[in-house]
Amino acid sequence: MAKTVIIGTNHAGLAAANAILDNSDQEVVMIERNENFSYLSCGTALWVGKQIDGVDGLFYTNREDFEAKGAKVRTQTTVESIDFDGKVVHAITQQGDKVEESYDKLVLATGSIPISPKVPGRELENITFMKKYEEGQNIDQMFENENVKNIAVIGAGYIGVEMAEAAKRRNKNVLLFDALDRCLPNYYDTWFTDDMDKNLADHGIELHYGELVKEYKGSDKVEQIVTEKGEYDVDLVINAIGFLPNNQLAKDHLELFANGAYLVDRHQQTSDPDVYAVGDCATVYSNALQGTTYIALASNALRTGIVAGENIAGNPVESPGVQGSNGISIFGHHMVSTGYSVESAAKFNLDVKYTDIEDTQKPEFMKENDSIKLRIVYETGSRRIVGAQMSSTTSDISMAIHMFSLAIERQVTIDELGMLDLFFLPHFNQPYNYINKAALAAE
Ligand SMILES: Cc1cc2nc3c(=O)[nH]c(=O)nc-3n(C[C@H](O)[C@H](O)[C@H](O)COP(=O)(O)OP(=O)(O)OC[C@H]3O[C@@H](n4cnc5c(N)ncnc54)[C@H](O)[C@@H]3O)c2cc1C
Ligand SMILES: NC(=O)c1ccc[n+]([C@@H]2O[C@H](COP(=O)([O-])OP(=O)(O)OC[C@H]3O[C@@H](n4cnc5c(N)ncnc54)[C@H](O)[C@@H]3O)[C@@H](O)[C@H]2O)c1
Repeated sequence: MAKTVIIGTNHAGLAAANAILDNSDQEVVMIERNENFSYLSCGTALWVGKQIDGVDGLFYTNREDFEAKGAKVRTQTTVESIDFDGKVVHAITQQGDKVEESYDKLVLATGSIPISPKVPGRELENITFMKKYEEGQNIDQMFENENVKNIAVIGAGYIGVEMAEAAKRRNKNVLLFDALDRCLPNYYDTWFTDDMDKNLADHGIELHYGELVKEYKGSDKVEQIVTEKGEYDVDLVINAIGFLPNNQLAKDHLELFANGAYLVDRHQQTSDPDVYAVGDCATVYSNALQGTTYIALASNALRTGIVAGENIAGNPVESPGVQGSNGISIFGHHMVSTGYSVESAAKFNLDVKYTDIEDTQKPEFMKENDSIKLRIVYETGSRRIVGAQMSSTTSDISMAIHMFSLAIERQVTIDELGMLDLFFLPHFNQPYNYINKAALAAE
């Protein structure tokens, strides 16, 4: 019987395991360093910001679910090295016992590692990342402590903005830093981030943009952070300046992308045909870019896991690629985006134009009505849609961004979108939907 070993059993590894176990009778061995399975870090800010009742719902499966399907599950076991010629994985248990597993196919699902700012004082206590469940527990306890008053969040990307909101909801003084001059610069244009920055400031979050941390000061615990512009008293620092792929185990054996991610094809196969890579440790194919890139998202982890699992199970499945669709909701202000913003398109050398609309979602006579901002980004020559960004106080916009994701995948042009049949009912829409209106107004 063919045997597959999966290293890392968070979202990507679990999806791969399910796909193999559900579609074949292969032997599957799952190896995971942590004790827990399937921690949805996406819900951390909701948990530590006390918007949900506790952490329990953030785990969606457990080892028993996989053992019931016939998998051998090794938790609290760390893979130390892989013999790619002999096809053997070498691991060590928390008790120090050496473990070996041979394989026919190997799935690398080792995820990502938060980037560590290389500044003096980084070894001080009360400086943390926010990725693992244990880090969430630690932050939750720190928020509970009344002596912990001043929180510095470094990086105003997705994690940073969500953690800043969570800390504010726990009545802390929050200082949010970013190297660039605004929040969420990787996902949205200024037209959107200006509103989010106002929202953050209106809720009492101190914004320190374009301000790099140079040093952490303190005796045992961090007490101050020093930037180019000043010195601030802090009791807790949360570092959130991005992820790097965790390529430790195979970086000397496999072909890598520019940032070190395992380079995979549309079947999630690496440069070694018996080794697949999925989730945050691997590249993705971007339909907007029409090329390979790196986008660390749970949604990508799940889909890439399924693709690898199906292929290993014997069903040749090709990934349709991704758009990097994402969303954020802070103090009731929702923003969603897919593909590239105008700014990020420029970084990837895509020549684009855009069309904007600011409108109410429903006809003016409707009582409950939210205003919506939409920007559609399209390629100058081909006119295919390569991105969209939306913001509103209604979560309905999340459904609209899914349509833009499909439009990018299917290479729909801005002109085709103008005449797209979008229904009208006052409860939902205006007679001319804002999407049609924006597309028809395109240059
Ligand atoms: C706070 C936070 C909020 C987020 N919110 C969202 C969101 O709202 N939406 C979204 O799409 N994405 C979100 N993300 C990103 C998302 O969590 C990641 O993209 C996703 O976790 C990637 O899944 P993965 O399985 O590839 O990797 P990981 O989750 O990194 O899991 C990798 C696993 O491999 C194990 N492992 C690594 N090395 C070894 C080894 N040598 N031996 C054994 N085991 C090993 C690790 O212990 C880990 O369990 C968020 C991330 C964070 C931190
Ligand atoms: N809602 C969601 O979909 C969601 C939520 C959380 C995390 N995630 C994903 O998890 C991954 C990691 O999130 P993240 O927030 O760490 O990364 P990010 O890329 O979203 O943001 C990192 C931020 O740090 C800033 N930065 C970089 N170096 C800096 C420095 N030295 N000093 C100050 N600022 C610096 C960048 O300008 C950027 O704004 C991303 O792929 C993200 O998309 C997604």
